[in-house]
Amino acid sequence: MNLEKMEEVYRKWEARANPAQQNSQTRMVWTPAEAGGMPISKQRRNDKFREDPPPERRRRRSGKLSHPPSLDLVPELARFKYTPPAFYDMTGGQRPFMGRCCANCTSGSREMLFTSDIPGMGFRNVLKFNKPRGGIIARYFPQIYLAYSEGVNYSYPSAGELAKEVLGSRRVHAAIHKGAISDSEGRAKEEFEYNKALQGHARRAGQVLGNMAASTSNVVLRITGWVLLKVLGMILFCVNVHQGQIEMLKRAAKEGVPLVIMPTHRSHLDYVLMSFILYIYGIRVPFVAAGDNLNIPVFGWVMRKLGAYFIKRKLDKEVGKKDHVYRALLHTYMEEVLRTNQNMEFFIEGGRSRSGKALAPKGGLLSVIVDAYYDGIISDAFLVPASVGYDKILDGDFTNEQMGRLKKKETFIGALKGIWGVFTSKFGQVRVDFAEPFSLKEYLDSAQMPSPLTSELSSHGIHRPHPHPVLKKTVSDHSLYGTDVVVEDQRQLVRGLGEHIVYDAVRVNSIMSTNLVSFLLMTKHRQGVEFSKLVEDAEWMKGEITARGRDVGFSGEMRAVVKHALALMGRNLVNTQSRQQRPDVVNETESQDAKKTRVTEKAKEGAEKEGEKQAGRDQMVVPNMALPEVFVLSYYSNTVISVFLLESVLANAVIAVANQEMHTLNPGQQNKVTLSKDRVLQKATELCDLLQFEFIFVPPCGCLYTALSDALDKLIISEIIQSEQDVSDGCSSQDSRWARRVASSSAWGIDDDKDDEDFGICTKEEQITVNSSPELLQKLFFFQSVLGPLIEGYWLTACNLVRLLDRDLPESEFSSLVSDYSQDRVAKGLAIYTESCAMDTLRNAWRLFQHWKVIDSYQDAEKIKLVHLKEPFRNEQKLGDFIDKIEAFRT
Ligand SMILES: CCCCCCCCCCCCCCCC(=O)SCCNC(=O)CCNC(=O)[C@H](O)C(C)(C)COP(=O)(O)OP(=O)(O)OC[C@H]1O[C@@H](n2cnc3c(N)ncnc32)[C@H](O)[C@@H]1OP(=O)(O)O
Repeated sequence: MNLEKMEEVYRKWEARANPAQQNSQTRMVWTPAEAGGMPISKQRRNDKFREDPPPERRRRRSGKLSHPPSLDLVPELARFKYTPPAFYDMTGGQRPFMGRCCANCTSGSREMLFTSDIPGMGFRNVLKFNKPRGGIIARYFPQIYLAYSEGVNYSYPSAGELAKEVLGSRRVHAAIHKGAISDSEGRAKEEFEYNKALQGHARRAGQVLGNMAASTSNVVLRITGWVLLKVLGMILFCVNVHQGQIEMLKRAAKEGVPLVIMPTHRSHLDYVLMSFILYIYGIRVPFVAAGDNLNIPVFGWVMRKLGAYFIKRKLDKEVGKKDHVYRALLHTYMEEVLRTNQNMEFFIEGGRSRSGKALAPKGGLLSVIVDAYYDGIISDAFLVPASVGYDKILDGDFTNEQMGRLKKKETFIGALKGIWGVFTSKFGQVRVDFAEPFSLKEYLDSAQMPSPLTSELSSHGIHRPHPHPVLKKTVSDHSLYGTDVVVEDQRQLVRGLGEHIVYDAVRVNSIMSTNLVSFLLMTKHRQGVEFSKLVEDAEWMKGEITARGRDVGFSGEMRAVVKHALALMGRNLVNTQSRQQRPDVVNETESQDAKKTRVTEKAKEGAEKEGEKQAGRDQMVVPNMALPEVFVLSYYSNTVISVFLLESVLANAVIAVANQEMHTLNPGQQNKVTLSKDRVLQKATELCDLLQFEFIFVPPCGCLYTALSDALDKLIISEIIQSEQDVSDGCSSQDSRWARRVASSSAWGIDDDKDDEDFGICTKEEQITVNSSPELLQKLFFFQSVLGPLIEGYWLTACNLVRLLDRDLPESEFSSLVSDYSQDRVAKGLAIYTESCAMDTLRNAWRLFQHWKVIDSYQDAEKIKLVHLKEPFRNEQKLGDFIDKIEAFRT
């Protein structure tokens, strides 16, 4: 294809990516805004969804993005008083108790530490140190009491003792020998070279270990505990923990086996809080794996004294060349720490999330824990998924990285600046949640047994790989030692365990006030909402969240909670303005009836109005949807996605399947859209497959089909979808067609050209209908919008693959082209969801396409990594079909 032809093709695709530029009559679809009105064209829908900025903001988008929007500001927000919500239900009785461990894989652990009084134990703010029995010192000098009494009675192995064991181990010797052989191989004086290399590797091993090892000191722990109690109280309103969760942790700690704590990673405060809480409750503080980028002067030394051991964040410098000595050292060091029964902690996601969503687990350190059990180093361990919820994140935001810019390196000055920034701001509340500890032994033992799940899956005709592969117990010399020696079954087992831990950690995460308010602003009220309506919706949302078994990290009067959240988010993210000043801004999802009622109410309120206005009641709260601020809002909001994940998948599937038929629906009328349940479930699976790098939809012991069916039932119970038994001359089992799809390697059938009809199955199809009540349609579109930005991001990346039709591009160039292109669409006002251009989303889409073998990468002669479009997608038609499949979710 010559350049002109390519440009022509590209223009075609660009036009496709920017439907607003097309003048053709576009399809008719429904949108949340229109749920209470008439069908509109997709063209109009895009206009509606576009952020429709006032002229000032539009100017900003095209040029300088870093200034706050110059909307008509009412100084109300500044006057929003910081009213910390009161914890009226301190017993925890009214709240769902989160974090019970899995009944499938760890039923024994589930009953071992839990007693019926646990859920009612209520919360404690760990910053309020209240020890009535500790005497005068505890009451009036809590920091001193804490420093001298609790959590300091443990002995920790010294760095020297551990180093001796590690350097003397068989594994490290073998690795040094192996390294020396590979260095000296083929050299002229082989033996001489071997001895030289041996000495070199041995010296390096000593240095690496010196840089790695922790040397926990009780004195430094005491001092830090004292300082933290003071300092945290200055910047945070409270740090709440559920006493029942802590009680289970304490019980596990008494079992005489290591606790391995694996929190999700959101902020640098995570590890400080984890160790601090354990210290306060008299549990041995853990050895924490820290990336060596944090080993900066002064801080590195202090962290080491507090239990940090430093690891390389990438084990091998060069692709394809394993650093055997380093791997052996790290493995043996961790093993020795575990042998002395120390607690451990590491961040299984491998780094802080840039999007607010959990990252896929890394398997390296976890595989060492699993091996330590199989090798008999430990008789068992208690694994503890955990998470920290922040009203406001302390370490700034990740907008630069989401805009595609490089991450700044950690430096001493940078750390000082960060600390100063923290001291000069307020961060609201923090909630730390620990899931119920579960036994590693029990989890692995259950892996040796056929799971009841296997029969459930096969009854649906689905042949997923066995969730728990059966392993041989052998003494390993490897794990971190390299692919050549890690058995695939073991990899799968560790991967599954990691996914389970991240899944559990996400489920134990409390929804904070800022999460909830941002979520509402990013889904229901993108164009702004009245303060009173926002409060009303926040109350509704709180109910929806707790009804799904998740707790919120606040309580008290909802008006105060919303004000508190808005004040913390600040003017950069949300503005308030009087309604009169923005007559064009209406609550986009409000029904006509609701509007009428509100108008009447307003008239009645009359005299009260002035006072209410002062309180911000009739103010419009408008989220800042411009780049890059929108990334901060979406960061907060993304925490809530996990609560509605499967329902949202199904809403998207329903709308995608209904597609053209949706616009035949007249809200409130008797007509209906009837769909095959089977088709909807299949579409939902396709969407889960599309978003597999974004979420863990079900734990590895779970079944996606069951989970999706359950979620569909929830939509049926809430009457958003109605179930109808329709008989179309049935023969085989109703789910078999869907099941066969899942049984194939990809739900998208990328490597599977066979159509459903090829199986020659006719089914008795259960039918579902979309409820045409305006209110319920609104809910359906609300659920749809939860995943909207991600789908748009994936679709954008797919559209950009057309650039690769004719030539391969360097990875960095392709990545910045996609990012610039997406940001350009936003600047032109063409994006439906501004946040769809987040680098995190674009990168995950790219990873997925690599996983699906649509693209791959290779190194050219100059060692530059190039992206390559694979066959058969190098064909315009095939690529078009592929993009169409993703586009189907954008209806
Ligand atoms: C009282 C007062 C208290 C105050 C108190 C203050 C506390 C003061 C503490 C400070 C504490 C700071 C804490 C900072 C927080 C961070 O810095 S977070 C960042 C650092 N931490 C982590 O990354 C932990 C999780 N990461 C991992 O586990 C990663 O696997 C590693 C080990 C970093 C390696 O990553 P990688 O190089 O990308 O390699 P990866 O693909 O994961 O695999 C490496 C090897 O692992 C093994 N492996 C990987 N997956 C599997 C699997 N599924 N199955 C089996 N083996 C596997 C294989 O051997 C593999 O090698 P190959 O065979 O593939 O060649």
